[in-house]
Amino acid sequence: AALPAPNTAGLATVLRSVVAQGAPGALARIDDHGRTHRVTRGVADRVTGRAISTGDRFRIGSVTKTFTTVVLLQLVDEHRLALDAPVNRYLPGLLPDDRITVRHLLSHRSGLYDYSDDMFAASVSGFEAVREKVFTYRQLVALSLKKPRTNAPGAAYSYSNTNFVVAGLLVEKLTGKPVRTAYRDRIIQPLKLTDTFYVHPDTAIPGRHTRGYLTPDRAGAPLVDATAQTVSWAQSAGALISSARDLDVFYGALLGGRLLSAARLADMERFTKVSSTTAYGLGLRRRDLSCGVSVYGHTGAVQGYYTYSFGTKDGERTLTAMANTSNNTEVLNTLAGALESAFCGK
Ligand SMILES: CC1(C)S[C@@H]2[C@H](NC(=O)CCCC[C@H](NC(=O)C[NH3+])C(=O)[O-])C(=O)N2[C@H]1C(=O)[O-]
Repeated sequence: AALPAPNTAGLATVLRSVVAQGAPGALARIDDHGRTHRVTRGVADRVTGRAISTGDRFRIGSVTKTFTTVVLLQLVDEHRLALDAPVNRYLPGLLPDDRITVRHLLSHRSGLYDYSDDMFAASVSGFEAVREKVFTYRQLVALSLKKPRTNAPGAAYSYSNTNFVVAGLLVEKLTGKPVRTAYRDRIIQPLKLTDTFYVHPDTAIPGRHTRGYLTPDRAGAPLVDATAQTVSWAQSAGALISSARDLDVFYGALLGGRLLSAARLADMERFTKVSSTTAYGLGLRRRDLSCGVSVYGHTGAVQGYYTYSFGTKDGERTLTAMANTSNNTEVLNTLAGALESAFCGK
């Protein structure tokens, strides 16, 4: 059945709501069979009052995980990596359990503890403690291995940034180059993603961007400008910078079969149920919407920025929505309504 037409009035209502709930600004862009819809609300900069624009760049957080997965699955297509091989075959001695496979990492079923849970237990002081820090991948893995694993390898889904830090180590070991080079050569340049950058450990967002504001844990405390940070705590798990246009192009190309073989895209779309309406594949989320449509993509939550970037199975309709705040669950949940507007016409 044909998709309902996007509802841009509904989308405007969602963005108005997230601004009312504390985001300084929000944006959304739908690309639908070559036709583009743009909606914005509020400001990119609370000091100057500049209005947010759908052209503004921003930190995409864990949407980065899909980019990292694409690189590794391209290496599988090139017969340089096996999904069901132990990680320790490629990185001897890294992990304390030889049963943890590459597929376990990319589906969050390794059981590796998520070090960021401790790092950001206190949101503002945790962020301030690391915003200028530069970690090595192995330092982050060591933080994880200090804690017990959450489950036996493959036994359960348990979201963990550690999985995609190890994935970054795999990319660098197998390509002999930094992840920045892999993103650039394998995704950014081929798709002409001119707003997409991996600048770690630099703290500045290149070009025109929206500032991002961390909501403190204490109700009523002032927002913290989180725009400048190394994102070294995340790297291949969350440090990319992009834009609504570029993410729509990326998921359109991925879902349209232009980045991976059909077999690898099928691997990505083998889903583990997470909740009644969500599931996780390999670096890819599925969300089942109220109108019976399922959409595929990823969400992101990095200090100052919430992102949803999803598309239809064939990639012919994609949506990216972003609010320039974080640590505000009401905003994160309300912003999910952008999917209902974009794909269910609500
Ligand atoms: C599962 C998520 C939502 S969280 C995960 C990852 N982001 C992080 O792990 C950072 C968490 C700290 C962010 C911080 N929160 C706190 O400090 C809370 N004390 C804030 O909101 O600014 C990402 O991005 N993922 C999202 C995803 O994949 O959708």
